[in-house]
Amino acid sequence: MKDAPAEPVNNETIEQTIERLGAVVPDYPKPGVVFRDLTPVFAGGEAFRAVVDSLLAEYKGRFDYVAGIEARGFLLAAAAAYAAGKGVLTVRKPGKLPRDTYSESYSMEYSENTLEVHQDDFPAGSRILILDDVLATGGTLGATARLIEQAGGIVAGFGVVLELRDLGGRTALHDYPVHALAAY
Ligand SMILES: O=P(O)(O)OC[C@H]1O[C@H](OP(=O)(O)OP(=O)(O)O)[C@H](O)[C@@H]1O
Ligand SMILES: Nc1ncnc2[nH]cnc12
Repeated sequence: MKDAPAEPVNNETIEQTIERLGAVVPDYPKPGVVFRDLTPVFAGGEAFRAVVDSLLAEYKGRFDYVAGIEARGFLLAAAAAYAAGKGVLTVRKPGKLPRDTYSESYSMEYSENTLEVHQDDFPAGSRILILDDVLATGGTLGATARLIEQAGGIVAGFGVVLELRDLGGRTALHDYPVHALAAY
């Protein structure tokens, strides 16, 4: 069951709030990339709350843990897990987790990287909601789904603040529910 909608900011839709506060940075971190910087959304107190509440409302009652992807996904996952009274899991860049891990490499819009999870951070069969700020090619979320499944979890779904449609991430993640608060 979905929760009630989040409190609007300035009588806007959540998409309008994200559009108003998000910054557009051409040629960062590489020439040709149009970087969508959501840090002003996170810094706007009411906007951050509305974003987290909106992501949670979509998946209410359908997850046991919230996983955040390093680094920007951590902000969303920690706030959402706290608000929902659930545990938070960290999906980390390589070499940061101290115990036995699963590891997955992937390509994304402007780099290649590896993500890791601990092998035993949650019981097998747990339903995991995965949060991140941006969905672009889907490389990052796809690798995260593979990690959660290797560790015995069930992907409850993905929640992102912003989807960049032209980069095809939703198609790449076709087996999973994807909820984006805004899309360009
Ligand atoms: O859909 P994709 O093409 O995979 O791109 C989306 C990812 O790109 C950014 O991560 P980045 O690796 O730049 O991490 P950061 O949060 O550490 O800056 C963003 O936070 C997403 O995780
Ligand atoms: N264009 C973009 N802006 C912000 N984050 C991203 N992650 C991948 N592509 C991105």
